[in-house]
Amino acid sequence: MSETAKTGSKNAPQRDYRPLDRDKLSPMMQHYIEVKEQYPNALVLYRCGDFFECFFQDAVTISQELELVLTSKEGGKEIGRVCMTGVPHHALDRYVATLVEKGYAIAICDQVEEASQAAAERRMVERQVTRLLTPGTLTDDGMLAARRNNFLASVVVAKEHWGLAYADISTGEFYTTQSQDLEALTLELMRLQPSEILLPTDAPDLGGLLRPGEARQDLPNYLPDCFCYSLRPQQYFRASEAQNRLIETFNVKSLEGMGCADLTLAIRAAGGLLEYLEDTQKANQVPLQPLRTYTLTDYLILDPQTRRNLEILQTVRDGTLNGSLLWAIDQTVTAMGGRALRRWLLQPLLDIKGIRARQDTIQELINNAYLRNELRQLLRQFYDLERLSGRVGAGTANARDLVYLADSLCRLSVLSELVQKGKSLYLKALQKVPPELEQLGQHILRHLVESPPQHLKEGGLIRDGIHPLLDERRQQLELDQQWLANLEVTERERTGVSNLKVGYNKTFGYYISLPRAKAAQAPDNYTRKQTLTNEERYITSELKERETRILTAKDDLHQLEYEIFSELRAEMAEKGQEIRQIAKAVAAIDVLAGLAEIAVEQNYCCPMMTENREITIRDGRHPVVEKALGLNFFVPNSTTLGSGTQNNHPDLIILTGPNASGKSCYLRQVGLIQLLAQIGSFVPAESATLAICDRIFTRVGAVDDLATGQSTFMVEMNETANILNHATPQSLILLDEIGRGTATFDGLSIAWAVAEYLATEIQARTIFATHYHELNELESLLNNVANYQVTVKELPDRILFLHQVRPGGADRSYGIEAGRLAGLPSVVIDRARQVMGEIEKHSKIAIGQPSPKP
Ligand SMILES: Nc1ncnc2c1ncn2[C@@H]1O[C@H](COP(=O)(O)OP(=O)(O)OP(=O)(O)O)[C@@H](O)[C@H]1O
Repeated sequence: MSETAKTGSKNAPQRDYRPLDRDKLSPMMQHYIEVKEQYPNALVLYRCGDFFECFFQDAVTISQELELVLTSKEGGKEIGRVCMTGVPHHALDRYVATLVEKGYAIAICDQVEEASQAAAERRMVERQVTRLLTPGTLTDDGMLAARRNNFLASVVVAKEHWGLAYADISTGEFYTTQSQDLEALTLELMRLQPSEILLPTDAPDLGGLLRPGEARQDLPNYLPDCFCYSLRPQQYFRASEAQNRLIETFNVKSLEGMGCADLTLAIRAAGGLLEYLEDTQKANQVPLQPLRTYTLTDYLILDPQTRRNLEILQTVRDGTLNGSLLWAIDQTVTAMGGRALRRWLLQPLLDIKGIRARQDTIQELINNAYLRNELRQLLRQFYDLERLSGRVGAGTANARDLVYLADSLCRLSVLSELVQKGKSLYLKALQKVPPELEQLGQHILRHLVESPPQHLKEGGLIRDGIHPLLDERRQQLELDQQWLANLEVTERERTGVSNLKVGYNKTFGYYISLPRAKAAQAPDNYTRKQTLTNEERYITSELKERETRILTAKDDLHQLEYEIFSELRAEMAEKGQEIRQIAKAVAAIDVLAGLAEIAVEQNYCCPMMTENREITIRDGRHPVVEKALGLNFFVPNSTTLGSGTQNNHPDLIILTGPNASGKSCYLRQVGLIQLLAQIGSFVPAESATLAICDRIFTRVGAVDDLATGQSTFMVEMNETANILNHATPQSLILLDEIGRGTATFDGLSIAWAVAEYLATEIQARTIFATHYHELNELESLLNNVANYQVTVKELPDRILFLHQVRPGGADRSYGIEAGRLAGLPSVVIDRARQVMGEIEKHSKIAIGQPSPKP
């Protein structure tokens, strides 16, 4: 790269729209264009010396996206300079990671031979595309977040039916499902947050990548445009082709065993995904685990706004982990455990047996503090088995990866020994680890040095005493090097020149140097090679012979070491399936030991799970607020919901209380306790009996959805409609204000009708927080409604928040009081009180039961 390219030139072209005569381009530019034609939808980064460069429009795009200097390079004698930008080769991963995160595909066109070789033969150095990186197909550690999955998804839709497959190629997980409601597809995609979604299409720009936010007309509205889509030809998603590809890949006779034999759309999606991997991964095989079929009804459904409102993975305020549920309960000590906890939180269970199995393990780990502590201590020493074995299988693991993986495999027997007396399911799963995994680990550690270099072809990987041929060659090399090292001493003695030196330079290798004044003392077998001002340099035939031997021996040695390493890697790759299976069990025990730890630390209880509708929480707490406030500062509150026969055990709670008294906090606390219980965790409460919920719905203070141009009120109404249309008696609904974004009477009327509908028609378990005290009247009209309030104490100069939820409705609002405390002028406050008195005098609302339908 020229100096200007690195530092930038003031005259660099900003845009270049000249039609180019291809034949007039320099040979390198012609090759670049050829590569670009093969990957029209990727940005091509082309290796030139120590830089990866790109030209023409790609250069403009990259310079803008990475804020790099756009400069120029000679495109050919008659062409002149063309746009160029570049990044240093050692920093490639960092730049590529940023581009991929922005939704670009990148083709890396690297040099595949030594530049010196090409130079010697006076030809252009050979280059090839060695990697095609897209957002969903990353495996390099530096480009992935350790504690979250990187999913590639594939979607096939036929009318209302759809098939979805997704894989994390860094860990090998591969799943598929089929269902029929397109809204459910949107929800599933929102849960997975895939980095890239493959979409079969007839659109003309096949192979194109739609970057997040690129609103496209041909993207149906059930596919959220916050994701990155790869447009793929329909043919790869044909049923027969997809089925064959799956059968071949997993070497099975039928798809029966994978549970998807009859799910054509699921198969088509999965087959299309496999084809994409073949296309993008080139020589690197992606070792996926056998495809697993799941059904959406296996899990509690959380829609995106509920995930957001309950702040499960990130806070609403600033989108950070800090302050989320995950932040409050994550005590995992491995990256695998971290990813698993995240998945569990997004896929709470419906199956009581599954939940109890997790609870039993947590209970056992709570009872046995020694086991818990030892286990967590040991788990800390485990590397990321899933991702390491993924790289081993793909053939991209280096020697260090192999050492880490082997090191972890060797710890498996200690782990299994430790959990030998365990009685619960998840501990039992680790009692029998395949002995051959540990043997393999030891075999690898016996061969590889303790901390091998990153480069694989520069030697230094394999220990001595392992491979006779390697040892023999090393010894020979050492002898030659020793001879060389002694040469200075022997030649000084032989010539009598005490300042004779042996040196090395790139042009003619090893030489013997004498001061010019002593040149006459050079023996006969010295051949003069170079004359400098003060010295003469010589070679001897023996020196040259040894030198050639040393150099070839080094090359041979490096090659042999690489071959031994590749064999070890292949041996490890063969055990990929077993490693990943054990990795899963390790990840699960890490999550459960972490949940046991938090249960002890924060004094959680084991909820009793039932199949009826009862939700009884005694002295429940909000897991995040309690952690932020510190133990004992949080005021616990109880909840009873779900038996519609008496008022003290209602289906619907109307919750009133002044601003900032703790209504939202209480609402979320109930949602989070239910969610934690359904991932199998203990919960922050004195005791709890919780019936399984099929869905948790939340509606919490709306924000204007400026992106879609919807007003606060419309967002609120859409969300409410969604709840009323999908909730069942098995659902838990948490409503924080409805109808505030419109005129008071409109709002009140809608809130009333919604509450009534939920209590009478759906009979879902609901907590409805509101400032409309009029809703308290519902309690006397419907026997499954109860009023609760968050209490405050009025002091002369302020309101004291007690944060206690007690039966009964708040008899008055404290809005005007809040205004006074906020410093509204006293004239305004006095007038407000007057107005309120008048309104209360004139509007006695008596709504009563709904009138019968005409
Ligand atoms: N049970 C509790 N124990 C201790 N502190 C609490 C409790 N509940 C709420 N708080 C504190 O009170 C603050 C206000 O609570 P919250 O936001 O739930 O009030 P709110 O009644 O929903 O207010 P608004 O009606 O204005 O939305 C919380 O940030 C929290 O710090």
